[in-house]
Amino acid sequence: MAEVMQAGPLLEIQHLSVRFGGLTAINELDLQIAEGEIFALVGPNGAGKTTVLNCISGLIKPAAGSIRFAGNELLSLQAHQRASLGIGRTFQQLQLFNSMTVLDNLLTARHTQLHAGILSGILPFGRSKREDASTRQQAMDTLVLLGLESYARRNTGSLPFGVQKLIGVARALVLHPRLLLLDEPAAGVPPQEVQELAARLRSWQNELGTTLLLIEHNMRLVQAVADRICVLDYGRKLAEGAPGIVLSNPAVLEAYLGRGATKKVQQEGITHAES
Ligand SMILES: Nc1ncnc2c1ncn2[C@@H]1O[C@H](COP(=O)(O)OP(=O)(O)OP(=O)(O)O)[C@@H](O)[C@H]1O
Repeated sequence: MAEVMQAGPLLEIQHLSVRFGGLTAINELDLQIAEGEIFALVGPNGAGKTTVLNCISGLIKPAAGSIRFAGNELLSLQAHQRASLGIGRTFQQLQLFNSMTVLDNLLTARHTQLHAGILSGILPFGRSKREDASTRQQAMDTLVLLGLESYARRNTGSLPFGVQKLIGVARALVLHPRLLLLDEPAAGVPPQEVQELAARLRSWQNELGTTLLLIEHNMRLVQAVADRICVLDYGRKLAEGAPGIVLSNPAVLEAYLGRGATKKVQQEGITHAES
């Protein structure tokens, strides 16, 4: 008992409620995510998944509740303070600089984190120069980790969408977040590339131990990567547990992923029996 309390969850959401005018988008939500876990939030459109991510990263202020990260209450912190605690995120819209190289996209993300001020950035010696070399190395290491090193000098906008998705992940990962919020990593990725994306996510997560909270509609990816999932509907938690169990429950599929979901999931071959 003492051990459990000592370890504690990395992220703990308690009684979270969000209202937009008369709409209750999140209703008394409780969630706990352990360090090193891959946790997926799933549910139909409008269920409140992005709103939860926005509350964690600081884009939305909830009406009530608490979000604790590594013992810190996040709701009293600004978005940039949460980022410096080690919370990173990707967005559905990629937010990459298309006319820059892949490497430069990672460097721009990393530069914002450096301590060097304006003057040391101008002067070509000292700390700034050392930081440049190590930043470049870290960016290359991140590209290698995601199998993207051959794209380093390529123009980002010219690359396939699936690759750009991974570059978005790399751009967040280069900041070494302790918790990474992934907003629909498989959206727009061709079906034949989803398994590869899942394998890559799993492999770098194994290597770095980064805790992942992902929103995803693609159940094939969820089945392949998530340790646990939470099904949201109308801002409430409807089911939580291992994906194979939760997603093979016909009642959950029909009620929370839409009418006909059981059939669709069976057609796509992602039933519990096959997982
Ligand atoms: N800024 C906002 N102003 C008003 N309503 C909002 C706002 N953001 C979200 N909502 C509403 O809150 C509810 C939850 O939206 P949210 O985007 O979190 O759902 P979601 O599960 O991420 O959906 P999707 O899978 O379509 O991205 C929806 O009814 C949505 O219309």
